[in-house]
Amino acid sequence: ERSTSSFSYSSYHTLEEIYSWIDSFVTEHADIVSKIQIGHSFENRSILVLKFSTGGSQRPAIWIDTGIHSREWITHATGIWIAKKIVSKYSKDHVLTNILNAMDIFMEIVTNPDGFAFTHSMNRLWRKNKSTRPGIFCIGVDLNRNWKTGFGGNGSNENPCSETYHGPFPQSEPEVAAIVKFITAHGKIKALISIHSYSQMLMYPYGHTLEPVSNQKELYHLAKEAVKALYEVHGVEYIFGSISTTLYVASGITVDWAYDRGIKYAFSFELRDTGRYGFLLPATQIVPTAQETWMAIRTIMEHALKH
Ligand SMILES: CS(=N)(=N)C[C@@H](Cc1ccccc1)C(=O)O
Ligand SMILES: [Zn+2]
Repeated sequence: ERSTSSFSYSSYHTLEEIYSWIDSFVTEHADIVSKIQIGHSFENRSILVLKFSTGGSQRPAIWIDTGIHSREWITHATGIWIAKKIVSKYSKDHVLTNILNAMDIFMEIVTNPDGFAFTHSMNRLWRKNKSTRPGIFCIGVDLNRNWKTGFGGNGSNENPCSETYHGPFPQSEPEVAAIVKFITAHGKIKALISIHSYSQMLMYPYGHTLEPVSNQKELYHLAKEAVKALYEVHGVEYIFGSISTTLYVASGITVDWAYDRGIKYAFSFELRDTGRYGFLLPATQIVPTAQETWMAIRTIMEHALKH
């Protein structure tokens, strides 16, 4: 549609509706947002990234991805709401204004487009991408196990029929390879935030080992501050800590790769809820979830700006 005024930010949407919203959104806010195609999915869908920039060239930047696991619909919806929040609050919210006057923000809303389309058409609880290979009789790779750091380790599975199948080799999946290529070429990503659901957790590397990262104390305190900012919105409680000690060991994950590439502020969210609705979170919780998540993300971005 021409304008985003008819778009409901409190509903879940199909892939086509989101891609159409992206085009309207970029048209409507061309002074601050642009659309970048970073690649194509296995089934040849465009992989799109929103770039928020107020000038400069190749400024240090923040990376945010949602929807790497296709069934986690609250994450795409939260990403869309936050995108709208950024354009409406620039020059009004002083923290956001300071961030955008010095850094760019990249947001990939549909990180697993093939899986997402499949959750609307065939299987609401599909998690992986939709890649197939000769002689393999199960479909899809877990895109949060396909990254190079710790690839193939504990907390990932070599069985193609497993929900945590890591794929034949690191970055074998076009959806992961496209991000690796983009972030590596950009070279100045200061913080990466990869958003999942559900469990209400804010976590940082490592997932593939129990070893603490070098700036563990800093990440612990930043996570604590971010979780407090989140709590103050609607009173929702998150736990926080390193992935391997807070949740479980998981190998080949986005944030471990980002951290080892030098992105010292790498976080993964697990949004609402804690299991009552799980992946089927009612649409009535989209806006409250996005509002509280925004305050945590804003806290992380402000820290990256200052350090
Ligand atoms: C329910 S879930 N699939 N979002 C849990 C998610 C936990 C996690 C997030 C970030 C990094 C490592 C691990 C996963 O296993 O991939
Ligand atoms: Zn997930």
